[in-house]
Amino acid sequence: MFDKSTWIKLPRNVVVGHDVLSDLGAVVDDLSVAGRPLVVTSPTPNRLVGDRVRAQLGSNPATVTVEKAGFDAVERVVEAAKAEEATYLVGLGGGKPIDTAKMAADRLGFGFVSIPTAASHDGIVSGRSSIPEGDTRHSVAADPPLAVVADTEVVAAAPWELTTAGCADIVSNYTAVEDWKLAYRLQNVEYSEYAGALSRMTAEMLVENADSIKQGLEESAWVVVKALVSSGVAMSIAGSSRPASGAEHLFSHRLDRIAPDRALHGHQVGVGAILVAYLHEGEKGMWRNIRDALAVIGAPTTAADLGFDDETVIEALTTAHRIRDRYTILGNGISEAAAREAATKTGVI
Ligand SMILES: NC(=O)C1=CN([C@@H]2O[C@H](COP(=O)(O)OP(=O)(O)OC[C@H]3O[C@@H](n4cnc5c(N)ncnc54)[C@H](OP(=O)(O)O)[C@@H]3O)[C@@H](O)[C@H]2O)C=CC1
Ligand SMILES: O=C(CO)COP(=O)(O)O
Ligand SMILES: [Zn+2]
Repeated sequence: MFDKSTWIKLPRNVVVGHDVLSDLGAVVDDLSVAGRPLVVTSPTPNRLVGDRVRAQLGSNPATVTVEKAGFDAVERVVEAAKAEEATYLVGLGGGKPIDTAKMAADRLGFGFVSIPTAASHDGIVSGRSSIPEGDTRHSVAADPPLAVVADTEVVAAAPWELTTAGCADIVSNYTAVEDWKLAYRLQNVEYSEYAGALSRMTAEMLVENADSIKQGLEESAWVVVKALVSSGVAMSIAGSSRPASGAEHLFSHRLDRIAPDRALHGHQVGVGAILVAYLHEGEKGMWRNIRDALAVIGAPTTAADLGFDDETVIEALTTAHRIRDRYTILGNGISEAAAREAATKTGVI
């Protein structure tokens, strides 16, 4: 029997650029996925580019529209795929339809093609699927897309906050890697130098070039999508979300439990990264660079920016370690006083 946990699974074709939606038919032909697609999308992406996508796929493919993320939607896609005798899935939109398609494809044993219309987080390319269920929000392993087709004209026209969320998800790789190295040193957790270095470099490049990432610039959408691809590859090399998810993600998952959908995933992990960088390195550390980069891009840097009150941030930071079995700087939990000091010193509260 194979031990698939040691396999590095990557997308085969990653096509990013202006008007690449027009290449979708050729990209799919190149994959040799014979048969019928089923398009999984959500209302806005479907309205914006659904017809263009279906026209490229031929044979008038059926479409499932997902309004709310959850396993009900995954089940609906699985049933529709069987009824339509589909042989592969196409996820079109933001994280909600793409992760629904990714999870449904995993259940069906199908391949899927990811067509992001927003650069909101690295799930649009990764081998991780995050479907909200009860209190659980963190990702689980699922095969990555066979291909990613990201049209930068479409992504650049999406609401700017989705792009700033994607930037913040990348910036948070900095603290994720610090946490991963800490877990390696203290808990003998398996660490990949390649995945760690790739993830950290991706975060550093974004922090260093933050002032060139601007609303309305297609070039900026291109930079962010490439960084999300790089982060997804780091997770594929690691075989886990460790390179891109540390304590700042635990903090965000905790906020999601307290108030689902109040703020975007990337924005929450960005603020989490400011706090966690402070916890790692103290006052003189990287937290200022992280905060400044987020501020330049226009991503939230405070509890108020996220729409949370100060006490909720303290509660999330002091209870985040309970989210999952993943060792981070939060260890077995930090005290309320330590959380308050980090949040106050960094200006998060
Ligand atoms: N795999 C992973 O690692 C991760 C996965 N996730 C998952 O991703 C989801 C969140 O991702 P997110 O992208 O924010 O969610 P959505 O797919 O819900 O997209 C966010 C919003 O943007 C809209 N939208 C998408 N593209 C465009 C566009 N081009 N122009 C205008 N509006 C657009 C959507 O419209 P509409 O309302 O019509 O859909 C939606 O209102 C969650 O379901 C979460 O579970 C989150 C983090 C990590
Ligand atoms: O969002 C992710 C990486 O950016 C995935 O992380 P989780 O495994 O914590 O959900
Ligand atoms: Zn993330």
